[in-house]
Amino acid sequence: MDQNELKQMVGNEAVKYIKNGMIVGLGSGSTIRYMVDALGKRVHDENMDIVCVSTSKFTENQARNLGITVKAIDEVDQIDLTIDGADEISDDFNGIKGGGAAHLWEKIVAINSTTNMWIVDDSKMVHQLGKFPLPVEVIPFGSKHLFDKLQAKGYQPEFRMTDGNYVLTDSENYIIDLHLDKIDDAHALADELISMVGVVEHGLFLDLVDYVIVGTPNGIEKSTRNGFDFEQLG
Ligand SMILES: O=C(CO)[C@H](O)[C@H](O)COP(=O)(O)O
Repeated sequence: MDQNELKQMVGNEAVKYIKNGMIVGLGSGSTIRYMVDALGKRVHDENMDIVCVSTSKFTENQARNLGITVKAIDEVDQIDLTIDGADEISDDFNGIKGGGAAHLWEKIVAINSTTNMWIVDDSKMVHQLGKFPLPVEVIPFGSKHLFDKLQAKGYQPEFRMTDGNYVLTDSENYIIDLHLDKIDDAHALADELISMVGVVEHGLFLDLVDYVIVGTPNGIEKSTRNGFDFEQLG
């Protein structure tokens, strides 16, 4: 099975946990594209009554085109279950997100969700975070100075560019990727980054995810943090 087949497999599995009446947070990225496709099919075939909140304009457009009801996050009182992808997940259920430049909205949706589920192929599972460059969303104003400060700390920053232009997030900010190789103390780094003026949000998602579904060539593996139980969801 190739990586896309693994992504599709976990996308199909995750939608089984969505029930009628739920308010569902939709993540972003290629794995989530498969999940939203599968959800659109369920909504159509089963005439499901659900409301979704999206973590990016891309996912919102995809969902609406499939006939899924999408509301703005501030139009709902709470989010029952958010399903998102990840770039790395460590043994202690912490993660790096933002490979698709959506981590600011993803984190806002995640912290307002009763339950968070991540779905990934097995290449994302790591013992220690940091091989994947850590995305930091920054305000464009003064971002060169912020970049210099990150460089002085030895974090090997790189502005995310495409075709010679700065990548803009859905909030019209820039992304600086930090090439750290390994992160020894993720909580300390998260505190340090968020305290820097001009940083809007970083891609460290710590103590946030409850349920993880991993696609492997041998099938699906499920794990939970802090004794959560998939049975409670299904
Ligand atoms: O955090 C994200 C977007 O900001 C994605 O969830 C993450 O990059 C994983 O993407 P993919 O499913 O394409 O591998």
